[in-house]
Amino acid sequence: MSIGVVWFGNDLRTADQVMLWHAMREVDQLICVYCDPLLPQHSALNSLSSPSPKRDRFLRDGLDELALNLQALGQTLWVTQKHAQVALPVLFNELPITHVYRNHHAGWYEQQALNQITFDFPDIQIKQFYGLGLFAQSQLPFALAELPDSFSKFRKMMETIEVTAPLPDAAQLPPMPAFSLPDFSPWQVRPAKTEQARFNGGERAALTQLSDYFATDLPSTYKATRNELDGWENSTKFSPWLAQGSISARQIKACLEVYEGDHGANESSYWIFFELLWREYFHWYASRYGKRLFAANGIQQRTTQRSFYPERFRKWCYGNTPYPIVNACMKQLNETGFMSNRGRQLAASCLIYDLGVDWRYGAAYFESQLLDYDVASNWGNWQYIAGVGADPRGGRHFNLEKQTQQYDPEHHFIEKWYGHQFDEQLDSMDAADWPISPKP
Ligand SMILES: Cc1cc2nc3c(=O)[nH]c(=O)nc-3n(C[C@H](O)[C@H](O)[C@H](O)COP(=O)(O)OP(=O)(O)OC[C@H]3O[C@@H](n4cnc5c(N)ncnc54)[C@H](O)[C@@H]3O)c2cc1C
Repeated sequence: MSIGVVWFGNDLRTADQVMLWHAMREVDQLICVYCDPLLPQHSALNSLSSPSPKRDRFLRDGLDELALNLQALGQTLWVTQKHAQVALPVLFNELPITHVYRNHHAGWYEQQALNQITFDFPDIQIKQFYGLGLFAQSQLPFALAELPDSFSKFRKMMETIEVTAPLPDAAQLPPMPAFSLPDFSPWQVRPAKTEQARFNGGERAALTQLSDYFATDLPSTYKATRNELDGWENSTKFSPWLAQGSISARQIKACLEVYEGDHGANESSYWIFFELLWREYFHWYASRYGKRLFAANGIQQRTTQRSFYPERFRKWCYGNTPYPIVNACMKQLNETGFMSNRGRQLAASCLIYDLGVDWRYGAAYFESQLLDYDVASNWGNWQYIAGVGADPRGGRHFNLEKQTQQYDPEHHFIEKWYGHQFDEQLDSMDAADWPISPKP
């Protein structure tokens, strides 16, 4: 008798799900689990990078859908609020588990958790797959330790490698063994929502966005519009679903190929693949550099300023700086959980270079607020702008006036988000902590 455990993470889907595909063939019984120690605290912003209520809702949508989709395949989603390293050993000691299925996660902590389990349970077959990105590690034409030091080099090496097509759907999953453990409970699906949000988590909404986007001509003009600060149609908006894994990068690539077959490929449609390669790059970068992703000096180990001005940081978070375009972007983020790529670049550059704050505080705030928070893409992009990451130019300081001229010349975006409303004076204390009198 073989018993498998499918261990879900940022891959909350049943379609194109390599773990289920293998488990279906290899084990007699199966348990599907999701471990999230943050679940009970999600709605309280109890530390800087704790998920916001919006991201918490998006995650719960994803878990609801996954539970329902697993149910349709004869399975149950079990959830524990303990860390995987704590909860899974209890399960493995209770039942004679023979196989564990897990997708490779680029994040340091996720990798540590898998390493610990692999070390502690040498008799269990731990099967790791590459279901989060476009490529498996075996497809990389270099050893991970030799990851190219710039995206351009990486792209040139990877763009001609064939992306594996998505897997067919699993038809039926093996049954679940009987067990009862206090730390595990079946995920309780919430009643269907009536409110209509632009971003609803889960596989159904992800697939709707995928088919809606490729049903238009938008991919053919994507490159010209993707830098806009606003507008649903100006970029794909796939990122939140990609981040929770309710859609796979391979599913997007497959739809893109069908689109190009029907409409013809052009530079714009190619650029969607180009951007997915950026995501891919940062994922391998995070895998390669581990906890250096979070280090102040980055992967470059280049000394950077580490100053922290609490008042400036707070003002940046709430969109109350002397830079209207950044204020608008931050208010958009706080209100919607989303910000355009251009907006993220400007907000990050402003915090680091105009406000003089250590980049890691900004990365942590984005982590808490972005619906599409992805450890590799977020911390990798912040390092890039701070000049301690994969940027051969050594950092990006944007001229906010010029950027406003270029991307919001009529101030429509700024006005929409009240970016002009800010305190006259940035600091209320000087460097020696003396109060600064307000300007007359
Ligand atoms: C400071 C900063 C922080 C960021 N944090 C995140 C994050 O936590 N999660 C995240 O998914 N993206 C992050 N990005 C990258 C990018 O801003 C978003 O992926 C993009 O804006 C999402 O919108 P979209 O899906 O419409 O993107 P599109 O323009 O439609 O791009 C298609 C897909 O390509 C990928 N992509 C595009 N640009 C990038 C990029 N620069 N880096 C990595 N992948 C990219 C995304 O998966 C995206 O969904 C960050 C960028 C910056 C500058």
